[in-house]
Amino acid sequence: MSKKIRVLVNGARGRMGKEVVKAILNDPTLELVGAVDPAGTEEDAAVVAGLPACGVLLTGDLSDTIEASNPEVMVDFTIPQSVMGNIRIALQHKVSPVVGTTGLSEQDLQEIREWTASYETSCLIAPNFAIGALLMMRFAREASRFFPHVEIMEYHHDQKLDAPSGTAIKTAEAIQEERQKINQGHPDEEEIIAGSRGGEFEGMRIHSIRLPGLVAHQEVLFGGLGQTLTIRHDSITRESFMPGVIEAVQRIRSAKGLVYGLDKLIF
Ligand SMILES: NC(=O)c1ccc[n+]([C@@H]2O[C@H](COP(=O)([O-])OP(=O)(O)OC[C@H]3O[C@@H](n4cnc5c(N)ncnc54)[C@H](O)[C@@H]3O)[C@@H](O)[C@H]2O)c1
Ligand SMILES: O=C(O)C1=N[C@H](C(=O)O)CCC1
Repeated sequence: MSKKIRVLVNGARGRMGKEVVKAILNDPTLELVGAVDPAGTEEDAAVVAGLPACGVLLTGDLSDTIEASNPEVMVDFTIPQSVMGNIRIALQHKVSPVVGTTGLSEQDLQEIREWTASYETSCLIAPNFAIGALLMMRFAREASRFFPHVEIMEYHHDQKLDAPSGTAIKTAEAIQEERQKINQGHPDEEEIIAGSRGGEFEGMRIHSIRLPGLVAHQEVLFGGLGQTLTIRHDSITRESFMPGVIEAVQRIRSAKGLVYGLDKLIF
């Protein structure tokens, strides 16, 4: 059997981090070598994730942990405020980041692109790792050629820090590449309550719903003459993201520069 890929999980105490720790420990091609989360250290990462101990203790400092554990890939599910610093530290150490953390701007992506070139190390930024969500984005892009009137509704749990979701932004970008640009709704429409028509992206509207009980869901609604078309994806549990995360960890070292979107690695 070929050598296992050495992986560090950043944000290992979080909802996604714990799922990633489990997925790595259950995959015969990967080895968990580090687990970082400043929210609490010293405990075994597998125990925190609900499995028997694996011998990797949670630590609080990313740089020190990379130097001590020598990973090839860092999986990052942390917070928008820390993710740029984490990516830079990983790239400086020639560790490839596989990043699920959302809230990055176009300017951030440009900066990461430059870092990947300077440090000659690849990096994946993937706003959604669920294969069904990638297909939803692809189908939405295709539909927008025929239905240019479109609105995006994204639904997430109420602990989410960023709005709109990274997936909604990526969907809007994909649609914008394909559809003819139009301004939607009545030209004289007025918002009686500010924000009622949602966020605006290239003439499209994005609506963000936050409720307990939700995980991650999105509908792309198209309207045409006498008809509507709805494309919907639901992540019902966070396990839905794991096959995509594992594929990404296995493939990122063979990629070049910044890869934005898991579809670019696997389709
Ligand atoms: N791309 C996807 O498919 C996908 C799927 C789910 C969530 N997300 C994104 O992943 C991120 C995490 O989501 P979550 O639900 O797990 O959040 P969470 O709040 O449960 O977990 C975040 C964890 O990061 C830790 N953290 C904070 N600062 C850190 C730092 N500087 N270094 C290391 N760890 C740090 C926190 O202590 C916490 O344990 C969010 O941005 C979310 O939007 C993306
Ligand atoms: O739980 C979250 O937060 C998620 N965020 C992603 C986004 O912003 O698109 C998608 C998956 C879940």
